[in-house]
Amino acid sequence: MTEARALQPETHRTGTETTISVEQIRKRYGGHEAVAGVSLEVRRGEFFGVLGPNGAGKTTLVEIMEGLREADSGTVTVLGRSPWPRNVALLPRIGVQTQSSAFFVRQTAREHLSTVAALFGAPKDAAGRALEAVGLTGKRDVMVENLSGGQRQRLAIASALVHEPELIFLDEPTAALDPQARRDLWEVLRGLKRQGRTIVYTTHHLDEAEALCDRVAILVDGAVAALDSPHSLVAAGGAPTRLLLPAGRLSPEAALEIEGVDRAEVRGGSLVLETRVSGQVLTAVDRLVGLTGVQTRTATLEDVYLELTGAAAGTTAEGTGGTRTTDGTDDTEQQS
Ligand SMILES: Nc1ncnc2c1ncn2[C@@H]1O[C@H](COP(=O)(O)OP(=O)(O)OP(=O)(O)O)[C@@H](O)[C@H]1O
Repeated sequence: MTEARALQPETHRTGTETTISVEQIRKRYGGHEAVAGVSLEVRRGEFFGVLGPNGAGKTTLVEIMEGLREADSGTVTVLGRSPWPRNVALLPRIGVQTQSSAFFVRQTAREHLSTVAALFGAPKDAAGRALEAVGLTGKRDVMVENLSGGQRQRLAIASALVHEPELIFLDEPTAALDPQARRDLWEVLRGLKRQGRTIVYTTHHLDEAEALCDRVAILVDGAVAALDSPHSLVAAGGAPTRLLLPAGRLSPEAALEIEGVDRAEVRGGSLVLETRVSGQVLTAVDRLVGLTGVQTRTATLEDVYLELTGAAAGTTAEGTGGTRTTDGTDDTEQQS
């Protein structure tokens, strides 16, 4: 992968300088308030995630930042300027990938990117660099309409990067990608951050947001329900640690007798214990039945998210969390 041109050295780290400022933004569609008084700041060089359930107002909010929609009230400043009405001075400085990115028809991937690059006055080699950045070099001569959904999504991202903007908006950039392509794209996105670019992105992949974002805003019903680093949100969330024992080793009733076990139930072949004092409970489990095959799952951003969005009630969360077996092996995916 070629390294795209980095921005000025002082922009390499996340700074305190504000790239986007949103103050008391509201947007109503008919009787429905899609964005209900959102205020936030995105700092220069920051990787900022906008999370929330379907219909929470993420796209509306991000499109207001991009200058694609007008807010009913409130103020937005992007790179020191108002993005609305459409601000041409901002266009070369921002890159936008939307969920319905348009392509030039009857062009190859490379021709499409060259056209976009030309529109922005980008250098001649920009299209090739952007193709390589998203792993599409091998598809450069394929007509856009013959690319797979995931390849088209990567082309849309390349289109947002081709003029090397300092601020990049990505709306669910990994939604249609297979797991390997998703991981490959994480590296592309991390590379953009290393170059000093500011990234605002929406996703429904909580593991991804936790792995990539410096800070996330969780929107619920058009309002910010939480805003902080994933680490701080998880630490403050107080979600329990889950211990998974092979089913049959210990009954739920016996498990509930252990001091510190808040909940015990059999799910999917395991006895799942919830606790806020995992060390103490592990010691007790070890004494009772041993620790062979016991796994611990620590709280994740997904736990925090589910709690905030109200979906946690009555759901099983054994699919979430980093998993660590007690014999020291770790099957948690490396997230940073
Ligand atoms: N142009 C529009 N006209 C009317 N209602 C709209 C329009 N755009 C969005 N909405 C409504 O506003 C609300 C917020 O939509 P928005 O697309 O911003 O949510 P989102 O969080 O991005 O959702 P998703 O995760 O499904 O993409 C939804 O109820 C949606 O139906």
